[in-house]
Amino acid sequence: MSKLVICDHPLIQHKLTFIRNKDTNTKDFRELVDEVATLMAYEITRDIPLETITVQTPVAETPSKVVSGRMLGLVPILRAGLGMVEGILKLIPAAKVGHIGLFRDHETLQPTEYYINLPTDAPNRLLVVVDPMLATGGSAIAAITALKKRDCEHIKLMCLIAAPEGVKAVQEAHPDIDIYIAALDECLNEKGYIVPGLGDAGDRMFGTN
Ligand SMILES: O=P(O)(O)OC[C@H]1O[C@H](OP(=O)(O)OP(=O)(O)O)[C@H](O)[C@@H]1O
Ligand SMILES: O=c1cc[nH]c(=O)[nH]1
Ligand SMILES: [Mg+2]
Repeated sequence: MSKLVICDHPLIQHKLTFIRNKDTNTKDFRELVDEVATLMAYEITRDIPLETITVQTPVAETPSKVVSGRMLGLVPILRAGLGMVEGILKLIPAAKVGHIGLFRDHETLQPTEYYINLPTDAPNRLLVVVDPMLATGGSAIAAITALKKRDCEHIKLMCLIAAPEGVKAVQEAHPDIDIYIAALDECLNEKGYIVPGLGDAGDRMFGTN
């Protein structure tokens, strides 16, 4: 079974409080999501491999570690996932970025795919699917399925807020995928929104409604 990692560093919890607040404006919402994505990037990269090289300091030659192995790819789920990309790229500037466009039908809550564009070497990369919200799990499951269909095997999922229903659904559909979240909320309401959540992430990020 995959890991569920809750990234509850005090700074992340603090920023999440302002992200949740309905009175936080679009500009601040965007900046806070960007900052939390940077902080979470620290956690999603905790287990990436290192190799030892030799470095000459001004004082002595010494063995020292550098990142090695599989390169990273970020795959935001449009639209709201876009808001997490820059924050991660600040720490991992060499990552490539693919995009998956999905929208959730307001009645059925089923995701519809409308766009996909991945780096040609995506199957060789560790892909991190990013989306602020994991509600029913339908969108994340569809995104991961779309990646697996294109021969991508090394995938993690990173979300800000998850409902228990969404975590369970992803774990059942894709038991090989580790999930990283900043908060595990209470439940979904009758409209499929996360409670207490933050409302509609895409609308809050881009000022639409
Ligand atoms: O887990 P689920 O039940 O699938 O819900 C989560 C999805 O809903 C939101 O996107 P939305 O469909 O609102 O699209 P948008 O980002 O374009 O607003 C969110 O950003 C996720 O992609
Ligand atoms: O609470 C929710 C659930 C799905 N999508 C959102 O943007 N918010
Ligand atoms: Mg939306």
